[in-house]
Amino acid sequence: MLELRDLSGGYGDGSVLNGLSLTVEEGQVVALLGRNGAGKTTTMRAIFNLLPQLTGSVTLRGESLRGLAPYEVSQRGVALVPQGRRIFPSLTVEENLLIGARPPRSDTNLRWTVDEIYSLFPVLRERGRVRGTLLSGGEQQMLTLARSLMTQPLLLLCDEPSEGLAPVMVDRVREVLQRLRAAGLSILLAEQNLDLALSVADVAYIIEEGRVIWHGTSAELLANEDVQATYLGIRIQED
Ligand SMILES: Nc1ncnc2c1ncn2[C@@H]1O[C@H](COP(=O)(O)OP(=O)(O)OP(=O)(O)O)[C@@H](O)[C@H]1O
Repeated sequence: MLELRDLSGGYGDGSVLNGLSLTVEEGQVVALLGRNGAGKTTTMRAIFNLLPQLTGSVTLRGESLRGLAPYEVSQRGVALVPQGRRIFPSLTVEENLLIGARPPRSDTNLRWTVDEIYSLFPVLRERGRVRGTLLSGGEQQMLTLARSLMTQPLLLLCDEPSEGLAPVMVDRVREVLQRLRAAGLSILLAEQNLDLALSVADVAYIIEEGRVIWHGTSAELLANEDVQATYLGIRIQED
């Protein structure tokens, strides 16, 4: 589905990506892990051709995305759930959902309507007529995710959806991602929250200084405390 091959580049002064390669198979959830500044957001920006300097290849279902404008990458079926929640604050929840909506695609069976979104995110149904400014951080995160789905993506790039959320909202994000996985959506999930990432992802890539330093299945990473401690500097807390 998505293949990144040997991506190198950055913003001008020094390179952020240094030969990064990874694959997201059809219907797979892939976790992109790494410490602050490792290059997770930059990888997502590279897929949208938003880096001033970039070499390497990016293909979606075998077709190159390199050189396309960001809106063209989106038309090909890639949606970004950006870090930090970007909604239109003066619009209502429902207006936010409708403003970026696209008609269903012929190359996937997945179809997202406002009704389906509301059953996936009941809190948004309750808050449908409320303006964005009045939503909690967790509600805004749900709306950001929901808006991306309304573009009918083949592939969702999700950039740290748990950042800054209370544990109860992190659990809601987890449930939503698990349901999207069950529906068959392909997802590249950048996360600092290892517990969340591994409870959703099939496979994981750890990056450091813009290159992959470990990859394997979520089960392998869960079992490998040395890799967790060495490359991520964290351990999953035991209950
Ligand atoms: N717009 C920019 N201009 C210049 N350098 C940038 C820019 N955005 C990010 N960087 C640098 O690129 C490197 C990678 O940043 P990136 O945001 O991709 O990391 P990350 O893994 O997503 O980390 P975080 O979890 O902090 O978001 C960092 O050193 C950062 O300072």
